[in-house]
Amino acid sequence: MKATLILENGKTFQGKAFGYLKETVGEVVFNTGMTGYQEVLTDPSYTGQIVTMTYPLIGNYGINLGDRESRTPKVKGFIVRERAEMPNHWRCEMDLEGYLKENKIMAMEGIDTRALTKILRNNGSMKGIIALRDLTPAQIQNKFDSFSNTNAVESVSTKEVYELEGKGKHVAVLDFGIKQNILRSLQHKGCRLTVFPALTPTEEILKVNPDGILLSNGPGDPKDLPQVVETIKELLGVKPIFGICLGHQLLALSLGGDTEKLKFGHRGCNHPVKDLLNKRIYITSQNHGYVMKADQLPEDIIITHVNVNDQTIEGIAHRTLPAFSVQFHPEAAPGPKENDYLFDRFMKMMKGESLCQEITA
Ligand SMILES: NC(=O)CC[C@H](N)C(=O)O
Repeated sequence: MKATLILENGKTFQGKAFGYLKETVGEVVFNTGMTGYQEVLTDPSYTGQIVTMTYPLIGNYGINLGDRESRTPKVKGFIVRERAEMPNHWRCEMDLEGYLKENKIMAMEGIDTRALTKILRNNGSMKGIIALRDLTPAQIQNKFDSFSNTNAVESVSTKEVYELEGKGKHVAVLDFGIKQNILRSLQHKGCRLTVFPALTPTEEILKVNPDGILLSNGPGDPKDLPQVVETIKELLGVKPIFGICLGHQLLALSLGGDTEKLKFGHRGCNHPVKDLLNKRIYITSQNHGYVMKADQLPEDIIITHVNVNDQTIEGIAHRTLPAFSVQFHPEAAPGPKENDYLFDRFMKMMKGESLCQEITA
């Protein structure tokens, strides 16, 4: 069946529909990973977004449910140059098309994804519709106008508090749409976890007397969560805090910093970042459209990481309080595992060691 991608700037692409055949609207963004499409599809931070992969052949190792980052795919739509019809991998349980169909995700193949990515790079991320029939200009405008992603975090955060076993430090996790591998990474360090819904008040979190707080990744604009910013302000200095991606942006706002939207974001598992504390470059996994503003840096904040491609802020730490965060994904999934050392930093912080020595060294 024919499908048309209609972009907000009026450009259209004709291709073939696959997956679940139902018109969809979302923010169109591109991901530069050559692999990792299962993790991308199920990362809750993509809620509300239609993702196009820049790598041209997608689906060649199929789907294995063990690699999901949440129970179901969260993307609003998926666009590929070429879909592999005969996947082959020893862990493969089903093909991409079957998986998308089962989970009601509309997808499209056969378009020039390089041309699409160039449009997004030059004009910035924009809304798009994957349509299965002709739409009038008024219908198109109406669909764009009625699309909103402001309640994304609430839709993907856990509804109930739950615990995960561990013999070591007890971490209170604020779930804004957490990727499973953040939980697994903390459990590998021996942590016991209590996972809270995004809007849990401070007293409830402190009631379990955690050794530290993890602020998770999640979808949307950090400024849509002023309540959470207030909660983090109350937790600052009371417990060690580690923020990842949306968690980093929320920590930045709590510390008096500001955030802004990037033109086309950073998405992929091949983004170079420099750690300014140990002077090393790491290849990181990223998925974000917003970033902390460099020109309004609060005095007591130090920049710990920068993006090597565009020099944007990728990590911060408080000079005296036990709180730090990174804009990228140290848990990878998908991507290189070399950033696991940041979980070790958090472990050290929970043992009472200060990052300050590393900062002033
Ligand atoms: N992965 C994330 O946590 C994304 C954070 C935020 N939604 C952004 O796009 O910048």
